Amino acid sequence: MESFLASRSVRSSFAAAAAAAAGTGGCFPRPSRVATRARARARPLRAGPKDSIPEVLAQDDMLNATELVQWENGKSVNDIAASQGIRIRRHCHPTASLKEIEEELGAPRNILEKIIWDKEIEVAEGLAKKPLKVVIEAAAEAPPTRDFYGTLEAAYKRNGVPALIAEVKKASPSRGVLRENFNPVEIAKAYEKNGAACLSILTDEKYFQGSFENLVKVRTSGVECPLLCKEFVIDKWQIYNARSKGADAILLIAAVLPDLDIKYFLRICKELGMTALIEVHDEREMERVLNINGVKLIGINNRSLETFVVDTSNTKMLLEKHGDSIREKGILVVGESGLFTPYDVAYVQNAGVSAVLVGESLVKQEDPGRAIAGLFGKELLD
Ligand SMILES: O=P(O)(O)OC[C@@H](O)[C@@H](O)c1c[nH]c2ccccc12
Repeated sequence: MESFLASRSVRSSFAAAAAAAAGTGGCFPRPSRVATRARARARPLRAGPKDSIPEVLAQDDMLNATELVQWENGKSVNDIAASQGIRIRRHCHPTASLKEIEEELGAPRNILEKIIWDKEIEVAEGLAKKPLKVVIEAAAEAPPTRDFYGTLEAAYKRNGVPALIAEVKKASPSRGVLRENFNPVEIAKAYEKNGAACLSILTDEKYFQGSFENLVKVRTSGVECPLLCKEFVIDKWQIYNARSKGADAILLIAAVLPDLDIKYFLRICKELGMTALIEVHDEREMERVLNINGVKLIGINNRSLETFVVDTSNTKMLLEKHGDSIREKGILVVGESGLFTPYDVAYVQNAGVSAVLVGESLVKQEDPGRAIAGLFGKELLD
């Protein structure tokens, strides 16, 4: 089989890169795009009304920032990621079968890597159906964003307990189906009525039984809370697509994305008026993210996406170490996953979080709206 993989040895010449790209459409940029990329760097990105769509973005349908660096310095995407401590590898070959991919890379090392390998194929299919230009136009035509970050900040100040991001979550790979009788709009309305500041809508279908249809349904149901699109983002196409469906915020996972992609995606979010929630799980990821300018919202996930182990003391440990620099930078922290009781909420609040992201413990209860008062030990509304 043609050796297409990102972990393969350095290709030093343009011709080699071009040959690789021609065969794969994958990790090495297509040569015709190179000149366009140079212009991309010289010009600021703008995503405004239709007629101001940057030419470069509209044409350039496969590249993210890290891929460009890969081309420029001959290092593969996976080399760049590994040098930052990222353990998740990309296969960079969306048209290959899983069998072919596994022949080259072996089986996925963990569930997160498996999800990302599937996501690479899914995004390529999405791009083929709806080119980047089309989603950029659709995003420009979407109703304005609601202020996700500002809403969290205001709710925290108002209530004195962490602001709630309540998650509309049907299932997860670690817990299976959480709620059989799942009506996303009913759940979203119950959350809003009982004091959730913002909502998180899972859109991954294969592993979480979520959908973009759910995101659109909630957005058009009269619910006013700002919405987080809970996705595994690996490509800018997904950000424009999420905005076009009404998302106000998007998750970026540091365990998956090299620094340069986080920076690039943050910039796209800013231009679209979206909030980026940057998720970290360990010391190294926290340090990387704190070195990136423009980060305003960090989520500390108590659950490892690689092993599923949940440990709320993770939030405490990371904030003991980095709390000062987080406060200095005015960053707001979200405590994510595994929160079930008022004790859990108080514990992460004492550790320094201003918001919590909660799915399972609400969605599993008969009445997910009423469950909010149970989680906080008090009603969130006056
Ligand atoms: O259901 P829980 O344990 O309350 O967790 C919610 C949320 O934190 C979790 O769904 C989550 C956090 N980060 C993620 C990234 C991808 C998918 C899911 C997640």
